[in-house]
Amino acid sequence: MAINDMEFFHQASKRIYGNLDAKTMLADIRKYLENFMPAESLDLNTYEPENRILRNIASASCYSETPLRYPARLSKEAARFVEKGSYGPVVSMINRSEMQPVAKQVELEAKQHPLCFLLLHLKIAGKSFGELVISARGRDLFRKEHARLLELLHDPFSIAIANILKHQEVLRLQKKLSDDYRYLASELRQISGAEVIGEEYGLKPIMEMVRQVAPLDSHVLLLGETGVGKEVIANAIHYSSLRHSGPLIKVNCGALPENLVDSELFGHEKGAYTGAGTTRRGRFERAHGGTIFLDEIGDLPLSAQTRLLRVIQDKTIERVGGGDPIKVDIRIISATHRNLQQLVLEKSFREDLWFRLNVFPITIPPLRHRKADIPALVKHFVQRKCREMRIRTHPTISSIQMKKLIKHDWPGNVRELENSVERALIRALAGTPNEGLIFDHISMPLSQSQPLCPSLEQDVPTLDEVMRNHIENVLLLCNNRIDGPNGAAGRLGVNPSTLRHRMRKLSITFGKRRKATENLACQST
Ligand SMILES: Nc1ncnc2c1ncn2[C@@H]1O[C@H](COP(=O)(O)OP(=O)(O)OP(=O)(O)O)[C@@H](O)[C@H]1O
Repeated sequence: MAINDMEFFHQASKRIYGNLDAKTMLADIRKYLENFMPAESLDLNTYEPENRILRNIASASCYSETPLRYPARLSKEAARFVEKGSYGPVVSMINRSEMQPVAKQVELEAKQHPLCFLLLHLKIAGKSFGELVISARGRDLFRKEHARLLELLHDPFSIAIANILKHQEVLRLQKKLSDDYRYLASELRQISGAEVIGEEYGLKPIMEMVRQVAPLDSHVLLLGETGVGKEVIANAIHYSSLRHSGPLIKVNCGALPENLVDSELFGHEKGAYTGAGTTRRGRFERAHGGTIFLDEIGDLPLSAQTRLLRVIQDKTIERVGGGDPIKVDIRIISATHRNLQQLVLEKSFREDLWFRLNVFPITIPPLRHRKADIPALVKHFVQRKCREMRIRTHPTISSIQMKKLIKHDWPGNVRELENSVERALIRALAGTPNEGLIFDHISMPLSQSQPLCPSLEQDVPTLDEVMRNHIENVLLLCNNRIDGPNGAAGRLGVNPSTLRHRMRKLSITFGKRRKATENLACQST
């Protein structure tokens, strides 16, 4: 075909740049090149010098498949040839494969005799990264004119193929990331407790509501005392909803420092404030396509409540320091152990936000009202803790011990039960083998922990002893938390620093030291 160089370059470039998929691009350009040279097959290869591997990235052929078979590894002689750059500067013509060690090895592997090759060495900024191989069956098929035409296409081929390789790498990383995401999400699901114990008994009506609301996009408000399992129910709603393969982002509104609430929830742009060195997505943006679980919603500051209301109304967020609204598709599940209506009356919670969140309220009953669940929960926690603590033989629980658990009032609900099982297991580890779990240490309900009117015959505890005991019981109830809305200081109606000061005076340990002392105490009793 007679054609001028300009037209040839233009038509070929259109085909080379026209596709991000290497195979389709090679097929397209091969058909065009066939008009000018014997381009029976096109192969795109990269070379890895560290292990002498010539790797085929894509091929296109006029036969059902390319006749070339690439060696897993180049022979030392062939590798030396490639590394020394003996292929020539831009295009190499090999009409007699026996003259060139790489071609000889490829031809041998292909079991095709004879073959001719035209090689285009791909380079960007002087750095070579691979080659395009045009091959045909026969001898002495390629001429100088073919090499000249192919040389014209060096830059389009190098640029397009470098982009294709980068694109393939991005796709590979994307696949790996979504693979990792799926794996981590399922791990997280197991850790955060996908299993809801009590579905058949105490939580039956709750699970019925979960089944009703899960497939819809309605916002859900979970109510109930601390430790009843609000997060477990939030998990159940998300994982049985249509959004189950999307993210489930959890936020403890009570634990967010007030000056960072907006940035944590809505993200920030680079330079939005001192210390905002990079752009960061907030939790709402991360929850796009999934669910956001706003725990302790009653503790959200009023300014953040206003922004949250806007997210619900407009379904968009604005990063701190950024002007453009970003669309988000999220379902909100919020939870609180506090009386939100009371907070509305006290003006510390926005009434309009309460209406928005309270679309489908679910109140989870405390454990003392669903004692039938206790045996199954205990069994579940024994299995979970044994797995975590790598205890092979699961200890037994006598019916006396189980009755004791059922009789207990469980002010700290399921979390308190879980902690009691853990303590009993730690004690069992230190005790006589096969003794079974003993629950002597479950905290008494606060009302029973100290007799209010001691009789004359009784030893009267000192004021310090009563105080010490009371503080310890409240700490137990609050999971050793001092600060915050669920903390012991709040429950006792004192300032956290006052409580710490008092604890120091009464020699009550706190923080990590307290946990360690408790474990030791459990083991030695
Ligand atoms: N029905 C249940 N089945 C299995 N585990 C449960 C159940 N309910 C609660 N738990 C476990 O008890 C612990 C406390 O539950 P969770 O954190 O869901 O309570 P919560 O009501 O969200 O507490 P808080 O009010 O402090 O946020 C968790 O370890 C959870 O896995």
